[in-house]
Amino acid sequence: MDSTITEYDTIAAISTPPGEGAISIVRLSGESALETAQKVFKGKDLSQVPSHTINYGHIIDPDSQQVVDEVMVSVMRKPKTYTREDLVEINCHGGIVATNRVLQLVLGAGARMAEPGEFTKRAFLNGRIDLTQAESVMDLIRAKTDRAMQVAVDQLDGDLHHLITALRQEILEVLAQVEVNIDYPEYDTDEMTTRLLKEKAALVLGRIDELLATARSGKVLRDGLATAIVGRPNVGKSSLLNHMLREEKAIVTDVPGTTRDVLEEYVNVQGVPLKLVDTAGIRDTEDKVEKIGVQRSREAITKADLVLLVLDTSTPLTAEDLGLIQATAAKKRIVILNKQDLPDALTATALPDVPAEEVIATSMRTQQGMDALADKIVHLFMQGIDNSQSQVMVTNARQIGLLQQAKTSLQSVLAGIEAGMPIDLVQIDMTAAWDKLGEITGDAAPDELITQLFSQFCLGK
Ligand SMILES: Nc1nc2c(c(=O)[nH]1)N(C=O)[C@@H](CNc1ccc(C(=O)N[C@@H](CCC(=O)O)C(=O)O)cc1)CN2
Ligand SMILES: Nc1nc2c(ncn2[C@@H]2O[C@H](COP(=O)(O)OP(=O)(O)OP(=O)(O)O)[C@@H](O)[C@H]2O)c(=O)[nH]1
Ligand SMILES: [Mg+2]
Repeated sequence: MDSTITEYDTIAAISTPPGEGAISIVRLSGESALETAQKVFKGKDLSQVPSHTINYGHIIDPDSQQVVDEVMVSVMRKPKTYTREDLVEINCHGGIVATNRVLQLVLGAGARMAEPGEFTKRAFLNGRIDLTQAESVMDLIRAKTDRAMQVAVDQLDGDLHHLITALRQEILEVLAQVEVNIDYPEYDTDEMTTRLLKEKAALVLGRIDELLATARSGKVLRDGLATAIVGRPNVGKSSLLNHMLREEKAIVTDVPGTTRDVLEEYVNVQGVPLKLVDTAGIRDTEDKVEKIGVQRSREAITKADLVLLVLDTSTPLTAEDLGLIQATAAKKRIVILNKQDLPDALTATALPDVPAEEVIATSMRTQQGMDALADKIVHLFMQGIDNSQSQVMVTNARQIGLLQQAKTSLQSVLAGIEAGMPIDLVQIDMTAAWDKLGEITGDAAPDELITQLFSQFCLGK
């Protein structure tokens, strides 16, 4: 090809969920998208219709001339399209067989089956979006709560992209200055350049720290907070799960040892998605089944981001309670003093080594304390995040990891200056920070990473 602009082959896929539906869409993108669609379309001449129009007609098997489906075909010419390439969307009747036939015909007419995420990958390769925006497309699809969705939409809008790009620009300006200093030492003193390096490194480091401070909450919004409900038998763990779910999911009885296995459910607590794990009551037991359950409860504590330790205030503390208080001390934890509606056999002050702010009094019978519990959970994980004003957040492990690497490089810059290291050595660390930030946006990302990232997408996205 003699063109200097990269052109990609024409890809096709079903872009709607697999299965029966009212309408399903077969999407084509690439240089010959219109031409390919035309080979199987009977209706208007697609090469003549205005861009961004939808056109009625039929999909015809070119070999047998048989009508396969009655359709609407959207024609969108580049560059104002999702992929920045010519794009055709065939809107079929939502049957599985007909839609697959349409796809097969389009593939027979010269399109290649798209890989997962390849449409969005093209949007990235053609410069419409950066990697953070591409990642947010996936987050948007998987968002479990309104707030998780809002974070994804903001990121799709380019909030994180703009922030990282601005930080890279700051670094680039210093690097340019360093070059001048190295090439023309007569124009610039080491002292001035060093001062500038120090200032900018500190500035960018500060902004990265602010971003990293949002990471934990961001990840929770995205993935859900692993929350283990633990306690000895019969204290009300399953009742708590049911209340939070507003559904009788777990079996509740007055027989200690009712829950034998772990039960996992998603709940939305004021916009924070929790993955709640109800566990078997922990006690010494000879019962084989219960023993395994107890073992799994201990594993749930290890894996949890948050532990809800339930105690029964109608009975005195037992050795098991004390053991659990110790076993969960290092975790993020809320200690729930349940059964407040019954006569009190223990008071919060009697709890050894539990800070008062970790304690909440509840009754599953009267619902006492349930709102306070929800508030505490949200507060613990949304500290510093204002509900009303949206703030740029980092949500995924890849972005967080790269920010941490950029931070380490900037710390080396500052340490190097402090130690009086020559400027060209300090420059190496500053450049590394620039590269790491570039990997976040994809300006400096290796091909394997890009391939791997898009392969996690849905087919047809
Ligand atoms: N039918 C259909 N619906 C869909 C999609 C799609 O691909 N097809 N999308 C797929 O995910 C989402 C919409 N996302 C889109 C994002 C950008 C552009 C686009 O054409 N952008 C151009 C010009 C925009 C304009 O006209 O101003 C650009 O940014 O240059 C289109 C769709 C959701 N709904
Ligand atoms: N009065 C009163 N009873 C409660 C309260 N919470 C739970 N119960 C009762 O305590 C009993 C045990 O509740 P569960 O929720 O099954 O307790 P659990 O901790 O899941 O028990 P295991 O699964 O055996 O470990 C049931 O009879 C509940 O109705 C409460 O706040 N007040
Ligand atoms: Mg239970």
